Amino acid sequence: MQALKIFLVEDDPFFGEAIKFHLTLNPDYDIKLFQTGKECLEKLYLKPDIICLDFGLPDISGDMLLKKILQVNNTIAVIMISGQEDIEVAVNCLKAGAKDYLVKNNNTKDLLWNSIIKIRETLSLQNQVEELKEKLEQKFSFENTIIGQSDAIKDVFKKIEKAIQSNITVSISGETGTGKEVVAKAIHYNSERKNKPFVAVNMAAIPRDLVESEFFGHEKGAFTGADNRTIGKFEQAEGGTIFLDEIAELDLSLQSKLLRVLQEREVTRIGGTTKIKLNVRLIIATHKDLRQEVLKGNFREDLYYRVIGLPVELPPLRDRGNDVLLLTKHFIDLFTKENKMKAIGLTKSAQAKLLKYSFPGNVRELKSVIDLACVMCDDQQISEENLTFNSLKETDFFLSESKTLKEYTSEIIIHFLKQNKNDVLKTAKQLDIGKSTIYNLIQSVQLKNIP
Ligand SMILES: Nc1ncnc2c1ncn2[C@@H]1O[C@H](COP(=O)(O)OP(=O)(O)OP(=O)(O)O)[C@@H](O)[C@H]1O
Repeated sequence: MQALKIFLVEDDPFFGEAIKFHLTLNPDYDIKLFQTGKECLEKLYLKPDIICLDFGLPDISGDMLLKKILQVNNTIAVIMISGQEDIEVAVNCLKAGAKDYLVKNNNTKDLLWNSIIKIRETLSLQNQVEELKEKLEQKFSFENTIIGQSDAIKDVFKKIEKAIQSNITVSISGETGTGKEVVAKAIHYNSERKNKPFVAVNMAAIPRDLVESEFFGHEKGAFTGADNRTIGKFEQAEGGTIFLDEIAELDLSLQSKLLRVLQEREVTRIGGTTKIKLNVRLIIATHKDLRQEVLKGNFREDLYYRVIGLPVELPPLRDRGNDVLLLTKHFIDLFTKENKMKAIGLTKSAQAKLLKYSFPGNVRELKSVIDLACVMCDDQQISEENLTFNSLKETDFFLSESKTLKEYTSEIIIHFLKQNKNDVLKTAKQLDIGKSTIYNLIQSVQLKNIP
């Protein structure tokens, strides 16, 4: 941990030395003592974290020095120490930006000790928040999130670039697991709103009766069980972005309420009367074709035009060609880094297997396949055998290989033959084929295998 830089500005040498001696008991404090305001101002380039300032200095008044310090650097925490017990002076100093106001007496050194500890905790929390914000921005920077070079994904990049430059509503469509939420976050964290909240609401995950209150909040007593006032997601997202995922799942009565909020840009909490102005960017997502939903009468046409904004269609992974391998490398790097493992490679046959598979669960499925492969592989190499596809649509994978119908038929027969421990009669009955078909197949396979 870096030493905390503290300036003590105190014209009474005896009092100044006593305080300095007391604070030096903490070896983490780097303390400099000055007797005038001028010396303190001249040394501000040393960037102190905290300045403990005597109010009654000979060359400049405490409140003026406080003002000058904060003009130079308003992140410095200033603690005023004064002989005056005048409340008005104290209040004015705190209003002007001092972090604390202590009266000089026998307890001053202990009060100062505690005040510095509190300020240090706050500074450390502020640093952590800044670091986390930076990490979040890096996490959702383009290079780190939307990985790919295929034409299909390049088109998405172009649209995201446009979305970032304005506040336009964005509607993201794509199959499950294609990264709709990842794209929504990338837009938010690269836009001017990045320091404000990103609030995601998944329509499919909220019970129908609760959606309205989730969206708009409620006042205490608005309905049975509303024991406290609750702020809705729209208010939570003030200044930032609200991401409405699976918007097609919203029922028609709520669609009209949502439309009103979007048109008027204000919400009223359930049970309340005050209209609350909103400054929130809207991003929506759906895996359904919203136009079709309008035609079927499941989605209001007027809401459709309100939310469609800039449409971004995310391609399924199977249409992204070699992006599968780029994403694989990215997920391997991520997994090995997170688990402090050595670098892991990918054999040629494993690459071929990945390129052949259709990934019905898209990027989400690829990530889970690769995470497992990183755990299962030997000798820092992921081989074909380490790639397990657990997709519910296994036929997709089976059919993605280019084989003749005869070859597919043979594979199916051999599969069931093995399952039935080579019992030809049982297999013939199960597949509803003649036993001679199976014998012919066995013979041809045996002939093929004779060198
Ligand atoms: N471009 C990407 N880079 C890294 N990870 C990604 C990317 N796209 C998707 N993922 C991974 O896939 C998972 C699913 O992504 P996301 O939740 O954004 O998909 P979705 O399209 O919103 O899915 P659903 O429709 O099921 O909500 C994420 O948790 C993330 O691990």
